[in-house]
Amino acid sequence: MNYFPLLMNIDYKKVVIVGGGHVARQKVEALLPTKALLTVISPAVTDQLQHYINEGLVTWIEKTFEPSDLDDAALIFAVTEKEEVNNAVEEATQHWQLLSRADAKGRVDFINPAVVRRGDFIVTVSTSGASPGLTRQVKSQVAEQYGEHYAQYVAFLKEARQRILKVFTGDEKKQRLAELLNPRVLQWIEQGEKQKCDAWLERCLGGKQ
Ligand SMILES: C[C@@]1(CC(=O)O)C2=NC(=C\c3[nH]c(c(CCC(=O)O)c3CC(=O)O)Cc3[nH]c(c(CC(=O)O)c3CCC(=O)O)/C=C3\N/C(=C\2)[C@@H](CCC(=O)O)[C@]3(C)CC(=O)O)/[C@H]1CCC(=O)O
Ligand SMILES: NC(=O)c1ccc[n+]([C@@H]2O[C@H](COP(=O)([O-])OP(=O)(O)OC[C@H]3O[C@@H](n4cnc5c(N)ncnc54)[C@H](O)[C@@H]3O)[C@@H](O)[C@H]2O)c1
Repeated sequence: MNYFPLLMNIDYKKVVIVGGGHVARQKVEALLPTKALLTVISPAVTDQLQHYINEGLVTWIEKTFEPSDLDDAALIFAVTEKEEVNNAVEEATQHWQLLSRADAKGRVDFINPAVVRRGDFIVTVSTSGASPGLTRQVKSQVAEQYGEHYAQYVAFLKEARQRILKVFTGDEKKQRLAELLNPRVLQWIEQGEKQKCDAWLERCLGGKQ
């Protein structure tokens, strides 16, 4: 299957997760950084899911699945261990709703990549379902290569780029944007010397606001 990768804005949209086991927990954790409205439908949940429910981050409806649970959901995760329940979720999914089945059977509207998140910097990894184990392995290599400081690095690049876009046009703009990727900037961030980045940016802007 040739999947189309994209980054989706699902803030304030309803997401229904049917099942409350370990896979449900993985999906919830991937969704928590967003502002999606998360509902778990399951007669039981893991301790970690219970913690998110207690924190008010997830709504738990303590019951077995029925079709009306999917009303108004934009995204649906069928993540029970029972194929017949996942089939029932699939059958109840409307054509306009997007369905992911953890057992990779039947209708597959989307699959979930592994995600390394550093603020606005996101790397996703997938084998298109061929080997989730390899996906996980590559994720940990990526996580090691792009440390936590990438969040601050990309935040600086964002601010600097916005300021350059306000001040310069044409070739000059292109040139300043290219200069932003000077490896010294990343080095300064890595060494905790953000003030050097700020001073460098001011020089780059040449006193313009
Ligand atoms: C990336 C990640 C994100 C997430 O789960 O959200 C994810 N699987 C992860 C880990 C993982 N999953 C499994 C193992 C055990 C090793 C193994 O079986 O190989 C490990 C490794 C581990 O946990 O160490 C078992 C497994 N997974 C699927 C099946 C069903 C099947 O293939 O038949 C079975 C067999 C179940 C059984 O035996 O019954 C199916 C899918 N798993 C996917 C995603 C989608 C395609 C991913 C891709 O493109 O590669 C897809 C198609 C559907 C989906 O769930 O979206 C998450 C990374 C965790 C992280 O981020 O660290
Ligand atoms: N995608 C992945 O990464 C991945 C990884 C491992 C397993 N899997 C697949 O996902 C399935 C689930 O794995 P798991 O480890 O979370 O299983 P699990 O047994 O820990 O959890 C299953 C959950 O489904 C709930 N459930 C059962 N019947 C239900 C019903 N009628 N309505 C609502 N909820 C119901 C259970 O209460 C439980 O909370 C596996 O069977 C396998 O097919 C996928």
